[in-house]
Amino acid sequence: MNTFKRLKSFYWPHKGRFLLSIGALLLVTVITVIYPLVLKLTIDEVIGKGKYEWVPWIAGSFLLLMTLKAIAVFFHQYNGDLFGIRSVYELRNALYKKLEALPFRFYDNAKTGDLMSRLTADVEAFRFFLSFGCAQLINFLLLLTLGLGIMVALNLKLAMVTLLAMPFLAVTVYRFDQKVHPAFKNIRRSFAELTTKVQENISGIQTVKAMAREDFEIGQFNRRNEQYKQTNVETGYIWGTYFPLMEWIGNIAVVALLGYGGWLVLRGELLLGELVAFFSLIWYIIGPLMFLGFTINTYSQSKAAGERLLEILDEPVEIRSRPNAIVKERLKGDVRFCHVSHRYPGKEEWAIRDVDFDVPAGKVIGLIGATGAGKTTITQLISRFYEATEGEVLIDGRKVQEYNLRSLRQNIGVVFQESFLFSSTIRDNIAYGNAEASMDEIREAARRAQAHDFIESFPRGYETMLGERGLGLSGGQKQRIAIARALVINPAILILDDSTSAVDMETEQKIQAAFREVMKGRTTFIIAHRISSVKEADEILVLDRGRVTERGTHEELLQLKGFYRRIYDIQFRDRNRVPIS
Ligand SMILES: Nc1ncnc2c1ncn2[C@@H]1O[C@H](COP(=O)(O)OP(=O)(O)OP(=O)(O)O)[C@@H](O)[C@H]1O
Repeated sequence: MNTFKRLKSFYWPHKGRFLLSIGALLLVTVITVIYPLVLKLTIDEVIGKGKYEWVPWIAGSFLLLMTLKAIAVFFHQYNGDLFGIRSVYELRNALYKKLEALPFRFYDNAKTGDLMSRLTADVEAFRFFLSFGCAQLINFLLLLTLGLGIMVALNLKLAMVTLLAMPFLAVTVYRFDQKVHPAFKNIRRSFAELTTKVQENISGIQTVKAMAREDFEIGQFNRRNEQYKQTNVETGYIWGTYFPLMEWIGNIAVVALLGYGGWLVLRGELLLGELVAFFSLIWYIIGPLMFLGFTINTYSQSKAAGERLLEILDEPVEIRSRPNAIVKERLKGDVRFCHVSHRYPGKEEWAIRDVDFDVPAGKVIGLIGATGAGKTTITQLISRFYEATEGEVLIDGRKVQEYNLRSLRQNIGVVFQESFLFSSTIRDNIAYGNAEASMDEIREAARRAQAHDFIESFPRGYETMLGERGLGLSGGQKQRIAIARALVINPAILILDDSTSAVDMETEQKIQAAFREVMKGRTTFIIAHRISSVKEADEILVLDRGRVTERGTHEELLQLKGFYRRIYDIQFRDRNRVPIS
């Protein structure tokens, strides 16, 4: 129950709808059990005693009751639906808000398919119980109490004989539930495996095709599809076996009712109408009892779903703005690292160790080093994507934690190693960080990123729709759009993480030239593997396994004759060998 208690804030504000729905359900149930009594009245009084003048009254009242029932059913269903829909509307919003707030650390271990299924299937399972399952349970209890009450009131002995079969039915329902519950679980699991496979395959379709593994993937999908089919067949068998069995047991109760009841009627101890009323009432108990397992299942499913949703809602957001955090429209861009070390959560080794540097505003700093040396980590600490484990990162003399997170990040333009483009127009993608950017500003940013010309060459220009992940563009084109996107926010600090790695050398040179202009007045961090990308930086830091091993200008580093020099020689030699177009 704890799960429901903890999610109360989402559904309790809509309790009015729930109470209306249950109130209407109570009316529906009362009218339902009155129906056999009307039959009894008609048979015993009208037919039995010849009171035919009652017929119009009974018919009229019956019609009125049924009209009332139809209206009550509408209120019950509509309000029940509204209760569930409105509750999960808030829940879905809260979950999405939480997902947006969660730090990189959370996404390092999260699986897209799993998060998607929580936001869709789990939310739906929760809604289904709120809208339907809960009312069904109450309905069962109401029908059982009222139905039994009337049966006992009509004839205690017959009620007891009729109910003799009920324990057998209850045991069968229990066994059915024991079997069908894991079967449903299997269906959900194999369906999740099936969809994860599809999702992964679509994301990695280029690799699949490049490696000519289509047949292998089709085989894997077939296996999962087969598994899904099999679990469905097994579940179908369980339903197919148990439902006739439950109905058969129910019919035994009916046979006992008719046998013993008929005998009582013959002996004059029971009126014929009472027997007919019993006959109707018994199905009001057997029907919901047969579905009790299913209804209870909706409860356990929604409870499990609620737990999975709470896992997201309870996830700590360790990186957030402090109260009274500084909101700065425009930062100067002084960046200082004071003996900063960082270790990623769950990792033993340090990603960076004792990194100490000072970049005055407007300067350009190059970060170079082998893969995994810690270059990206340094820039991620500036944007506060992660919190430094030791030491302090300062911007304009204040710790990054003192700034409002939004205003901090709006001052930093980042071009990631792999740029993600949304399935929207090129214009929207460039303006993503600054929704108020004018078309002129967008064009200007694209021009500076050397993207304007190729964008204009598309028939629809800036209005060209991009496919998911920017499909339809070359790697270099994607990166240049990402650079334009970083520029359009006019950042005080610009971080270019290997952002020219996907472009040819000529374009790189063009971008570099453009960069010289866009870097003016901004502190720029350039992460690169090519010396040519960093050689004009005011200071270059050479990283090796998390530590800064060399630092200085290009000329100074060449003099050191260390790692930088070696890289330079290799790249310089290559340049001489490979003609540049
Ligand atoms: N999100 C993460 N979770 C755990 N460990 C990480 C994470 N990101 C990086 N690391 C580890 O931290 C170390 C430094 O990684 P970082 O990405 O900063 O290197 P890099 O110099 O930018 O490499 P590259 O040139 O390949 O991009 C590596 O050992 C890497 O495995």
